Amino acid sequence: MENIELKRVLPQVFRGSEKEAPVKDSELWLRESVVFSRGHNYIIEAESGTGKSSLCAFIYGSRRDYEGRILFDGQDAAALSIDRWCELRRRSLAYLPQEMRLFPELTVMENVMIKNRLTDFRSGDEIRRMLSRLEIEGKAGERAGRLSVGQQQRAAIIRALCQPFDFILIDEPVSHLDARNNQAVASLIAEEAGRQGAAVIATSVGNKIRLEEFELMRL
Ligand SMILES: Nc1ncnc2c1ncn2[C@@H]1O[C@H](COP(=O)(O)OP(=O)(O)OP(=O)(O)O)[C@@H](O)[C@H]1O
Repeated sequence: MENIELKRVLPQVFRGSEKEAPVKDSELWLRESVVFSRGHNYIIEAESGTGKSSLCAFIYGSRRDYEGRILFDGQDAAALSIDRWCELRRRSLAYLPQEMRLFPELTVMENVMIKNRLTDFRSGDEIRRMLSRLEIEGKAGERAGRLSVGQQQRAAIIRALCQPFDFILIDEPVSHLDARNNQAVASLIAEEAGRQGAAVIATSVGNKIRLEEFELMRL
């Protein structure tokens, strides 16, 4: 997939408040055309409650409560078959939801391997190297529910990277990370996206992922 276009998209919850914040000043909501293209990085910055997680869920297809249209290479996402959605999520769209959705009773490695067994995308060595780069290799055998939130974010990022993608949606990926870990996460994601010629779409409520080059958009 080369591009994702939003055409006059608005969460239904904001219907009727088009002339008020956050819709009035938004660079995304209700805009005629907003295009995200492969090979570029985007950071979508906004205050809490303005719809960052909703936007990610709309693009990922896990929520449909929006008006307007989302187009994948010109095709309306709302009209895609289940098979096409499965294919897109397997090969084109990676997603790190804000709440991470790790299985708390499973270890970090089990959480990562559940995904990787489905995609068969990473070798054991690659996974160990990613754990080590994000400094959680010592937590591989620990239950995810017993990790700090920042450690869980790093585990969930590694899991999200266990698939090929054209676009990776990462919803507030570094909200609990210090500057050094933010840098480590940013360079890992940028490297993987660069290798695949993919796009990064990251949201931020303040603590931005430290990508070197990005387009900043105000939601
Ligand atoms: N599953 C849902 N269905 C319908 N409305 C929702 C849903 N989740 C959130 N909303 C509403 O959408 C609006 C935006 O919420 P959202 O979680 O997208 O904001 P956010 O910018 O990600 O906030 P935060 O930075 O606090 O995580 C809120 O008014 C919220 O009540």
